[in-house]
Amino acid sequence: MSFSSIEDVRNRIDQIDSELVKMIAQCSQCVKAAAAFKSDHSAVRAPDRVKQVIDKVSKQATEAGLPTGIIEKVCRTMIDAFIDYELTQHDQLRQEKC
Ligand SMILES: C=C(O[C@@H]1C=C(C(=O)O)C=C[C@H]1O)C(=O)O
Repeated sequence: MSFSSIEDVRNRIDQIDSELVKMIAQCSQCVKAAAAFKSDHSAVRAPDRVKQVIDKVSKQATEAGLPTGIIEKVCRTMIDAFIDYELTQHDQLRQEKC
């Protein structure tokens, strides 16, 4: 990638951010759907699945030339936020069933 100014760089970052927002919104819809298939909070947290995801994206990051520390931080932050969201969704679904 080559840029001729900081504005150029920031414009590209803004475009990528906006793509990320759309993808994260799609992911949140999947997380919401996942809540319906889980029996309790421990199933929502799914630590084994979290480990699988982190391992997989770390491998992909290495292949893409991205330091694994960066992807691990980003992914863990995103998953933590999704778990909070999924717990809320899960509680809501349980309440609706009562
Ligand atoms: C969406 C799920 O639930 C949670 C969210 C995950 C994610 O954002 O990747 C992974 C595991 C769970 O903590 C799932 O179990 O797949």
